Amino acid sequence: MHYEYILIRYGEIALKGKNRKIFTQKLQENVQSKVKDIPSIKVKRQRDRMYILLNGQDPEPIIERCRTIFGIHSLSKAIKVDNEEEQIKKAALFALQEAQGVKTFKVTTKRTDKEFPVRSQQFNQVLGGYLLKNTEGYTVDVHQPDMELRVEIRQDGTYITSQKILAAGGLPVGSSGKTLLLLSGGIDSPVAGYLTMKRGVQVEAVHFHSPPFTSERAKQKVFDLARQLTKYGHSIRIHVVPFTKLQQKVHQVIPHGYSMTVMRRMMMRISEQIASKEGILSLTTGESLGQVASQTMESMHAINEVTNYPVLRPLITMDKEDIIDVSQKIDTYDISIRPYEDCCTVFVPDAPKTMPRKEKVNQFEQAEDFSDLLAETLENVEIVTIDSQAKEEEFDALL
Ligand SMILES: Nc1ncnc2c1ncn2[C@@H]1O[C@H](COP(=O)(O)OP(=O)(O)OP(=O)(O)O)[C@@H](O)[C@H]1O
Repeated sequence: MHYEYILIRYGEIALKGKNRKIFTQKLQENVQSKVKDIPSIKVKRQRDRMYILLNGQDPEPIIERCRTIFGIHSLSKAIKVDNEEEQIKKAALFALQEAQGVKTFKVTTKRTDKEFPVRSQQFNQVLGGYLLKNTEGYTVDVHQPDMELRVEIRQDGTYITSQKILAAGGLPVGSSGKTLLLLSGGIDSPVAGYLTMKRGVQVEAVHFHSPPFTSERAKQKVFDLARQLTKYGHSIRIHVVPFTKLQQKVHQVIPHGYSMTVMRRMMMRISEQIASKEGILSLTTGESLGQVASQTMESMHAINEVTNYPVLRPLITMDKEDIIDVSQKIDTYDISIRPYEDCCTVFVPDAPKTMPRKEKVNQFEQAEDFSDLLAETLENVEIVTIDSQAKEEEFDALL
């Protein structure tokens, strides 16, 4: 006997009422794309759950991959048999003995096929008794069992499932539209991307770099961060913006206390243009209140002035330690702390204004003409696609 299915349970999607179909369709696409290199397996969607038909494939590595798909609450290996007592007993015995580290168990039967002659509660006892009689070293624990053996007797057959393996939760990526993530090489913006994806938003990224002040390795770091994020969704397109000329001009003509604010406003203007061209309806940053100079209320007010797009700031109220915890959990932390310079750190003034006045920023900007440089910068944006299936060497080849 062997497991033929992986059962996928929906998380929050189950609550989404009339829109449920949109969410489950998206989830099915995302699961299919995650396993597309294993053509023999099939992904089947039902109203309240999804199955992966294994067709002889080992379930463990597939479960491991699917755990990072948003919209999945939990996964279990499953065996399907006819609604027939002997077959169910044999399958349950296999499931119990196959599970690792299990000493105590509990049987939970759910009978939706009312033609099956034994009631759920009664069947728990029948099956529990059978398992105890045919094994050694196991006991039943109805309160805190090592394993809850679920038996679902449905019209289309009986499913016996192994332990529940918790997955990423959230909503399927792509079910809540798209955002343009301002992705630096720091700790915060990848976490912002991850949290936005968790709410079902598909992410494209924009990265500003300033060669030769920032190196190819700094750019590689951003590609590596994006690749890490693809684990939770689709491939990610990165719009790489050559920012050197604009930054140099800002540095030359804007009083230093204000150059950081103006630089951020330039980033917003460029990001908005890219989003508009790509049909993306929002921007996302890794800002959180009170961390550094550009992240005060006054600063955000001044920076936000140049865009009408919603700017999502998923980290806005988070403490730095909590942000670091998430970045460690999603394996972006070690990449983020690689010591390569970012365009903002290269040109950062000694004492940026923590409370920039909007009127002053406008006055300084209006005294100069940035339009040609902005247009030139936009013309030279390069798009790099970080594919979720790509191998390490393929990334190196991108550089
Ligand atoms: N070079 C860059 N390219 C793209 N976005 C950037 C860049 N630098 C900064 N940003 C965006 O501006 C936000 C604020 O940047 P800042 O350097 O003030 O903060 P941070 O807390 O160090 O953020 P991070 O850790 O994400 O770099 C970043 O989270 C990111 O969204």
